[in-house]
Amino acid sequence: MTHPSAPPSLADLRAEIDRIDAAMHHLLMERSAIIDRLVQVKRSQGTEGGSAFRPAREADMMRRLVERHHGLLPLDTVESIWRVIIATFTYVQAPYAVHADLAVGEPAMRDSARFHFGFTVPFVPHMGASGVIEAVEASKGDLGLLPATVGTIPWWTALEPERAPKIIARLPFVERADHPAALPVFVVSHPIPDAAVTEVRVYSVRVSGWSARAGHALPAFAEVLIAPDEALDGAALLVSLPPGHDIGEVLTALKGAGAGIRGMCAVGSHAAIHKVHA
Ligand SMILES: O=C(O)C(=O)C[C@]1(C(=O)O)C=C[C@@H](O)C=C1
Repeated sequence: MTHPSAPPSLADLRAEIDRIDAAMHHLLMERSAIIDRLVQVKRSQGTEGGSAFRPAREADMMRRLVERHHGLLPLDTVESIWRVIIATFTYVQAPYAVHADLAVGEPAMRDSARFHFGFTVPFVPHMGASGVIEAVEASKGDLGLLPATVGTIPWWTALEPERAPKIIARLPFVERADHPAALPVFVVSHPIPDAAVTEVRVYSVRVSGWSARAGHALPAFAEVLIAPDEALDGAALLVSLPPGHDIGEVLTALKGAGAGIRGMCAVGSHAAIHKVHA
């Protein structure tokens, strides 16, 4: 007979693990059934079609996941599991592919795509942003991943035409030191008006008379990617504005520093970046 306070046997603990694994699996199957019903509701409301990716909802889910997590299991693992769950349930609602610009460096971009969208969603590599943007534009509901890092090609000017894809999200949803898929990436797709998050608004701004002075005049609240424009002294800017700020503030600062504004166009928006401090 086992003593009541005797430590549990390995077999007992493994039986507990089997019980939990089966419960988690059943919960995932239950989630599938809910997704089935969600698709029917979306269909009846006429809100399905194109991409099933809902960036506002996903940003909110990822933030809450990170906030409630504690314990031994690394946050990286929990986040990656949920990314695969959500991205795959997006895929089963409406198949899509993820097109990625590998020019920024293949390993980092591939890691980002796989971390955020898993392995069921097809991954389509491109060498350069224009191929990504064209593929997304030609698709019904594909997503494109473009680097939110400084480069020499102002890919965002291709998002200016009204019918061109727009920025709908920025990854990772939750930033922290040593994130396993840390490359900052913009997600582009056909605009999804019913589900867009407008916390951070993103603008393409073309400037003439670009100078170091103009660069220094950029307000600190704006996050700006700068690339040379075709014109000799020109620059193409991708300006991300946090809530509570207006693009007019940036244009005024640039003009005050002697730069000319040749064009300005909204090219999308995304959820505010949620930062976690370890
Ligand atoms: O909430 C929705 O609209 C869903 O489609 C469900 C779901 C999910 O699996 O939780 C999937 C895709 C969306 O991007 C957001 C969330």
